[in-house]
Amino acid sequence: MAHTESTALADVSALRDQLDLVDAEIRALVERRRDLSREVQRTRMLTGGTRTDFTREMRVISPYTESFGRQGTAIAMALLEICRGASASR
Ligand SMILES: C=C(O[C@@H]1C=C(C(=O)O)C=C[C@H]1O)C(=O)O
Repeated sequence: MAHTESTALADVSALRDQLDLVDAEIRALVERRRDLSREVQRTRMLTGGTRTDFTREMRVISPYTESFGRQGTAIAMALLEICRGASASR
């Protein structure tokens, strides 16, 4: 059955509501990831290590690249940057 224009607009609105919920979930997950990541970084630095571990970062990036290609790499790199502590110079 063909959608009327108003039904189609209502569908778009309902789908956008779901997208907004998914985006809120993603932001909450990013915050959770950042908290966990900073805990690892803090613990490593307390024991004399560096904040960053590039071997581990490559392992984090790889599945994003496999799932989403070049944009996946960009997502993973943005996540890593968000999750780094404020003074991430080492
Ligand atoms: C959280 C860690 O520390 C840093 C942050 C990472 C991350 O956010 O995934 C990965 C590697 C490290 O640069 C870790 O080593 O696991």
